[in-house]
Amino acid sequence: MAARKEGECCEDLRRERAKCSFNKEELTYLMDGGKDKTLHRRKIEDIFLADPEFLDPIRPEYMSHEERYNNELRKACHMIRKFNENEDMQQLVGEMEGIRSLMGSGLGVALTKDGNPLALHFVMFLPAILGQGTVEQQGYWMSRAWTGEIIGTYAQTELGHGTFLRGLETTATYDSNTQEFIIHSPTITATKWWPGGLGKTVNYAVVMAQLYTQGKCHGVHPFIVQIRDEETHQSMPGVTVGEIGPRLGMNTNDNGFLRFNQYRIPHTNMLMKHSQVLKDGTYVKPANDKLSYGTMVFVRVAICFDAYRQLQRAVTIATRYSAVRHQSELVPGEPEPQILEYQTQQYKLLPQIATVYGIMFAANDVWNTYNEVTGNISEGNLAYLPELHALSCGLKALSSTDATNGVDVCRLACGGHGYLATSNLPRIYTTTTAAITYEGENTVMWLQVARYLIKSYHDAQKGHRLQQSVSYLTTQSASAHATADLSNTALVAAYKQAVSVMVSNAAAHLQDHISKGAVFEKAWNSCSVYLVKCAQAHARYYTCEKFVDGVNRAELSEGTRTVLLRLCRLYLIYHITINQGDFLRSGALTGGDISSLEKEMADILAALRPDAVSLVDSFDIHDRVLDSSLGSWDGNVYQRLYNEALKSPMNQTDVPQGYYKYLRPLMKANL
Ligand SMILES: CCCCCCCCCCCCCCCCCCCCCC(=O)SCCNC(=O)CCNC(=O)[C@H](O)C(C)(C)COP(=O)(O)OP(=O)(O)OC[C@H]1O[C@@H](n2cnc3c(N)ncnc32)[C@H](O)[C@@H]1OP(=O)(O)O
Ligand SMILES: Cc1cc2nc3c(=O)[nH]c(=O)nc-3n(C[C@H](O)[C@H](O)[C@H](O)COP(=O)(O)OP(=O)(O)OC[C@H]3O[C@@H](n4cnc5c(N)ncnc54)[C@H](O)[C@@H]3O)c2cc1C
Repeated sequence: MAARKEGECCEDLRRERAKCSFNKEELTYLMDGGKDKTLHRRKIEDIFLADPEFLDPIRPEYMSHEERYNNELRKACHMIRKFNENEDMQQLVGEMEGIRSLMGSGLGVALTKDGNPLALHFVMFLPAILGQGTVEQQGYWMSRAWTGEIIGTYAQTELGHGTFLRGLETTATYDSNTQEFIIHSPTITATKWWPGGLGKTVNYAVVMAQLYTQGKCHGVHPFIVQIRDEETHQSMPGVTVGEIGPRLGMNTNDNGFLRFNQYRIPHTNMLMKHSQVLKDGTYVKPANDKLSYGTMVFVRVAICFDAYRQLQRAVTIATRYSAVRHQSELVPGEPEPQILEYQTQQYKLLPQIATVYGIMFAANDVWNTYNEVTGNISEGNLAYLPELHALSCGLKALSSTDATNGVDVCRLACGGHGYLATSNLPRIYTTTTAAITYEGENTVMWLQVARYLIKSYHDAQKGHRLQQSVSYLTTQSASAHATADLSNTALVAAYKQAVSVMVSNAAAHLQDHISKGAVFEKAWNSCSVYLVKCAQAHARYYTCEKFVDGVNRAELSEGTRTVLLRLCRLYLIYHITINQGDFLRSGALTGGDISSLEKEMADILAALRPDAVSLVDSFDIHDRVLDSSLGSWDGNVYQRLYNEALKSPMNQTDVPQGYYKYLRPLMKANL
């Protein structure tokens, strides 16, 4: 692939690449999950990127809201057709997981830039049918949805409630006479609001509604609801649907609103894998009433993968640019250095590269846990569901926050040019930050993790055995760190000790409030800032542990392992130094330890500096996927910036219309 070939680049990047101390391909294979997968990915990228149908006539930023939507919809539909029509492609991509990674954050973002109108169909509608439908329902709906005969979304959030699902107001009332559910939006705040693709694209939705049968409410349940006519695409009688208007980013996702007026759907349209309404209206309870939240758990895990891939793109752009950009003087009289020579610039970028790996190893682990736990659930074992919920909430919150902050650091690291749309950093940012809000706002996610930590802590106090990810809460050790051991194992132990002490402090604070007469929920709210910190420290510990395990287990040559170990070490130390209060207060580390680690971090930055460009090269991101004037393989930054500016529609004429209409009358007013 042209964009990946050695040699075709500017002198700065050529010299950077010549310094590489490790085997880049090995890291690429590690990230893809094996050499075969890398080769498959590249082949698919070649096929898709060679197709002119995926080119934009002009930059989407110059299009109107509706033109942008139509442009992305055209490409999204072509993507699906190409996939369905091409048997080789299907073999290459594999089944469901394949199309998701194909259309997801890598190649998918290159093809549909500011939100894919069909994304929710693949990310949530199909998974909801699979996770919530009976075998018969899966058979019927999947066969129609998989080919794109019907297109759906996941309609849960309402104008009045996103976080608090028990507060949703849309009702689904069973009428045993006609064997139908009546879907209704009783108030303005019951209006479904936000679902991706809902505005103009989809004709079906999984609607989450309060189930009423035999006069009783049984809480939120999923229903397949037809929104638009399959022939005319007009909204169904009793359904009001539209688009919610421009957003910070992801503007071609056509997020929508939806209202129902006593709209009837057949009995068979309730997704009944976990709970059922019998034809006579009898309600059959699920094994656990949170099983209807299962689709969200799946997407929270998927978001972790998306988060690190977005960060990969941003840090590739910023690192290559930092090797090409020369500014100021390091030593008076000497030529202006590459900005990557500044230690502060290395401190901005190298931790982001490390973060990509930290999230990746942790996300792989949570994905394995997800598959194991959902396998257990289908065999009736729900014991590990709470742990999976806590892990997926914690890692979703950590990965989306780290990636968002990291992308912004990368933008800032590019100075003024990072603010340009053609750097692609603004779009990467607006896409990444959305994940802080969707699929469970992060503060709310942290509080779910904290709830699990406090519960586990109390279980430990009672002598119960804890699940693996929190087993460290059984070993209370507030004693000062005695040895000078600062190995990776010792640092992970220090993380555990810091969280352990924080959780026990939080439990004591809670108890204190309760002893003074507060009810538990009020006490919880009074401690919630600290509880969020506990949850964040726990998710960080978990990520550090998975990073260390991941590097130890990876099959790598010595040079490659050395560079990955440096990144791992940087990650461990970086987060200790920025949260040093937690380590000092818990006695997990001493001031002397932290001073040693700070010195070591400076050495690691210097040691990683020569490999910086090669490290981002090993992410193996095609130029079209990067879509950046600053980050291309060849480093031809200035010419690209200039060429892109020339493409502005405003530069197609010398004197703009606005001059004659507004400026000239002002400027000539006194003549
Ligand atoms: C062309 C093809 C293209 C294809 C592209 C393909 C790409 C593919 C690539 C992939 C890229 C991806 C991204 C890109 C796409 C963007 C998509 C954007 C999607 C955005 C979608 C959304 O945005 S969709 C709405 C999400 N909206 C929430 O996310 C609400 C949060 N709000 C709650 O989730 C609940 O409201 C909340 C707080 C838990 C409290 O729920 P609650 O009040 O009922 O419960 P309580 O707090 O009382 O808790 C009572 C007990 O339940 C326990 N528990 C609670 N939940 C549990 C659970 N799930 N499992 C087990 N246990 C659970 C808890 O731990 C307690 O346990 P205990 O009692 O033992 O302590
Ligand atoms: C780009 C995008 C795409 C989306 N796609 C979909 C979709 O496809 N389908 C869908 O159904 N929804 C979708 N959503 C909606 C999304 O899931 C919700 O916006 C999200 O769950 C947050 O809910 P909310 O907007 O009601 O925020 P709120 O809950 O009102 O949050 C506002 C503030 O209150 C705080 N807060 C709320 N509750 C608590 C609490 N218990 N404790 C402490 N603080 C609290 C939050 O931390 C936050 O700071 C999307 C949203 C976005 C931005």
